[in-house]
Amino acid sequence: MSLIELTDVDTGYDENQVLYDLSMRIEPDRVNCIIGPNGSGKSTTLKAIYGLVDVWDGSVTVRDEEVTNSHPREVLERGVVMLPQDGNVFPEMTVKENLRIGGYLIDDQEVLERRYEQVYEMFPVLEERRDQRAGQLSGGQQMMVAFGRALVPDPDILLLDEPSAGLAPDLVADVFEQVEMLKERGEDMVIVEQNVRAVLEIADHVYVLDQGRLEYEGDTEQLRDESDIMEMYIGERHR
Ligand SMILES: Nc1ncnc2c1ncn2[C@@H]1O[C@H](COP(=O)(O)OP(=O)(O)OP(=O)(O)O)[C@@H](O)[C@H]1O
Repeated sequence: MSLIELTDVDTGYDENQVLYDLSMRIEPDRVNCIIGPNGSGKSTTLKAIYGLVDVWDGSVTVRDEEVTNSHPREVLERGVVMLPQDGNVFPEMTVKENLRIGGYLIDDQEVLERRYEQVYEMFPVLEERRDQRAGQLSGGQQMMVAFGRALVPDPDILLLDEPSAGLAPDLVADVFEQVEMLKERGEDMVIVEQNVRAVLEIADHVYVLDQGRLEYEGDTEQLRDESDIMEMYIGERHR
């Protein structure tokens, strides 16, 4: 059973169709990435899974359960967490309050505290700074808050929408280090990224989108033998 499956999905914004008959199976126990040219529909694919854009036709399932056009909360309840592009950290709130938001579906205080502990284990600096406003933290630490918050619900899979977008080069390195840490922890992920070289270092499986269509899918290792795809979408220098 696939963890997430899109079948013949059409979607877009107003009159503008972005995804065409997109079918994609995301299997468990791997790190996936979606790459492709600007505007090819990578972020829209994550939004279609998470209920952030209307699916016009086709279906989305999580472990065979229909979630097409569900509210994000329902998708979250099925173990899928999406981290939006800007991380969505609330600067006026403390680190702990930000983490609390990630646990809004958890009523049991003990479970919640255990989840915070797990986050603090991964990012010890967040424990030291738990009562500080997130806005006072460095950029790298704010990213930890964003990742930490995404981990509080203990997701089965994380959808990361261009985690390195708009960051200074030193922070880009930090973000990939953190994504690598998530992988080492055994987190399943779907990562949309412009920074192809860096994401291919981490991902086990690659989807290539072009103009809203799936052009290629395969394990990262296989991709290196696909000279046409490499040349067209990745560039020789990334070999
Ligand atoms: N909220 C929106 N309203 C209207 N059009 C949108 C919206 N978001 C994206 N689009 C359009 O949909 C198309 C696909 O966008 P999407 O963000 O999915 O592409 P992408 O592959 O993630 O590209 P990029 O790497 O540039 O972010 C683009 O033409 C974009 O302009």
